Amino acid sequence: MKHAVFVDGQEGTTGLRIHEYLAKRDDVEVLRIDPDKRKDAAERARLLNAADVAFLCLPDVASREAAAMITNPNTCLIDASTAHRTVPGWVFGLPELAADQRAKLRAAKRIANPGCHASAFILLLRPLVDAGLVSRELAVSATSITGYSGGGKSMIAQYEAGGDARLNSPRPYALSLKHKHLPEMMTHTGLVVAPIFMPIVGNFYKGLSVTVPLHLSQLKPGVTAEALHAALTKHYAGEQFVRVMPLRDPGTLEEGFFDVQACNDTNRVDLFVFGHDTQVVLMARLDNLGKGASGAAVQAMNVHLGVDEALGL
Ligand SMILES: NC(=O)C1=CN([C@@H]2O[C@H](COP(=O)(O)OP(=O)(O)OC[C@H]3O[C@@H](n4cnc5c(N)ncnc54)[C@H](OP(=O)(O)O)[C@@H]3O)[C@@H](O)[C@H]2O)C=CC1
Ligand SMILES: CC(=O)N[C@@H](CCC(=O)OP(=O)(O)O)C(=O)O
Repeated sequence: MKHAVFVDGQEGTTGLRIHEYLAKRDDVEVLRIDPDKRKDAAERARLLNAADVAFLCLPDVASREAAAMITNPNTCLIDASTAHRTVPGWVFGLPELAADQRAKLRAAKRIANPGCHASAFILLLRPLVDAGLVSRELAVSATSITGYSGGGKSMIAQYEAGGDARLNSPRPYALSLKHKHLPEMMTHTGLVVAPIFMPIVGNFYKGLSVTVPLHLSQLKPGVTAEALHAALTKHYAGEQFVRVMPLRDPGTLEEGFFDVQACNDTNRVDLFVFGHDTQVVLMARLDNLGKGASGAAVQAMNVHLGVDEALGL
């Protein structure tokens, strides 16, 4: 029997991309809302409750409303928004997070998927915290470079309208140092000090990389770039969507520049450790619409349904 799947927010950036993934599959029946009724609460509630899996590709407020509409105990919600990522009762939609995460996702009816910056940050730091190489008390900093599709329809329209020369150059933002991903970055790495996090949006459609610089003197005595790299390699052994690149990746060093877009159109994350005997930078890159959003949501659905995790991806 086919799985009934509904995407609330089907006309948005994340929702459209999920539909592209679902279109490749014959094990799902996609429930579609009449375009005129996209924001009709009764019709959304009907379809949400008719679904085995419902993706929420909505602003936070609308995601919370959608979650409150569920009366069918069998409906599994997979929320792409920020609304539920640190809320008790919701399982974090990152299968690679820890050894028991897939079992939790299989059993869950409420799945909150990570933010795009947070995915990259957490995948870099969580194994290092779990291995005891990075202390939970460490005060870390991170920057992220992201394409403008991360800002959804309104930012895409702004960039694609043209005419504003300021958009030609990279734009740092979230300079209040209160980016909305900070709570999930802390909760799901175990870090107890809020990282200093500054993202930068650039004039390209998609692709994202997070950089975390570390002085080795801040880490436990004796921790080296080799040890950090080995811990990442060990944690992600066998993972099909996480690639730990060679230490001080020769390809990147030879090129001299880091390619932020090299995971575009994949559900992959590439992790890097650069540096020398006193300093390292950890880097993660992904497609913000792939593993950073829609690909990750479909992967979480696959894990939940117990089908091949790569189906449709
Ligand atoms: N873009 C990205 O890289 C990522 C996005 N996310 C998150 O996923 C969610 C969706 O983001 P994204 O697709 O980029 O956003 P978009 O702005 O592109 O799309 C959001 C969609 O939701 C619709 N919508 C708004 N309110 C309601 C409502 N009350 N009922 C039904 N539909 C509604 C909008 O309608 P209308 O078309 O009329 O505006 C729009 O189509 C957000 O929470 C975002 O933060 C998560 C990870 C990455
Ligand atoms: C370029 C841009 O604006 N990006 C968004 C993040 C996109 C994302 O991951 O969104 P959610 O956390 O809402 O799911 C931002 O930094 O707020």
